[in-house]
Amino acid sequence: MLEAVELTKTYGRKVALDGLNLTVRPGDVFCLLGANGAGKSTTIKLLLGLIPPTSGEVRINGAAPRRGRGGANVGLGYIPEQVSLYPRLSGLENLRYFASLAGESDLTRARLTEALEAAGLPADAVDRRVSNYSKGMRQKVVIALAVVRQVRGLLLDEPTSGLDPLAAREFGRLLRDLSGRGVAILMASHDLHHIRELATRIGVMKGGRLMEELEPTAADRAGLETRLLQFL
Ligand SMILES: Nc1ncnc2c1ncn2[C@@H]1O[C@H](COP(=O)(O)OP(=O)(O)OP(=O)(O)O)[C@@H](O)[C@H]1O
Repeated sequence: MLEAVELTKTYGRKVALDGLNLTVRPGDVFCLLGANGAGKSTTIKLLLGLIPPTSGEVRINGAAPRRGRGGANVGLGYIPEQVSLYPRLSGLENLRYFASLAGESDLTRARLTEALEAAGLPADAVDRRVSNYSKGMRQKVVIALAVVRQVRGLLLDEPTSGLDPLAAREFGRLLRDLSGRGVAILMASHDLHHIRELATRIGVMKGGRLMEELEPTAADRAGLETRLLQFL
């Protein structure tokens, strides 16, 4: 479970995030939406521990987060808008490298290949250099990393921007799969269609504040895009 408690971040006089209270439970796909500058990326970076809060706190499973070797909070995965991998290494070699950085010790080919295939990477791409991968394929390597690390929480920033509709749908399927296994997912997105399909909860942000929280029922979903547009 991921929690933000009165989480606030200021840069000089600019309030990027203003007293955010938020809980993402195991199995939730919590989608954050809001105009540019609303505070979505700031929320994600604070939860990950990539930037320190000005006040308030982050809790993971009810306790203060533990920091990993790279400084980020332990047990969480991150998928940024642009996934950076080593272009000359294959998908499998990238996965092995990042998994070892994360402290994983079982890095056998069998285990890594299984994770890449679970993430939907075609078997014939596993040993190809990632410089030839599409954005969707690069994301699958990072999803495979989350699978190998058995993360309890996954944070995503605009993951479907630049994905074609089929790749976006497949990406949605992978996220649903992870949430079905009890991963707590928080995703910032402008993609209303994707949000409608995936979100178990929706937060609407404006000016650093969480203005609205919705828990859409199946019946709500048809009119959801129109409703969300009203908030924006
Ligand atoms: N390092 C920084 N220094 C100064 N201001 C910042 C910094 N990072 C973010 N901000 C400001 O904080 C506010 C929230 O930014 P944030 O990136 O969280 O918005 P966002 O909702 O993710 O927007 P987008 O949809 O464009 O990604 C913005 O006004 C932004 O300019």
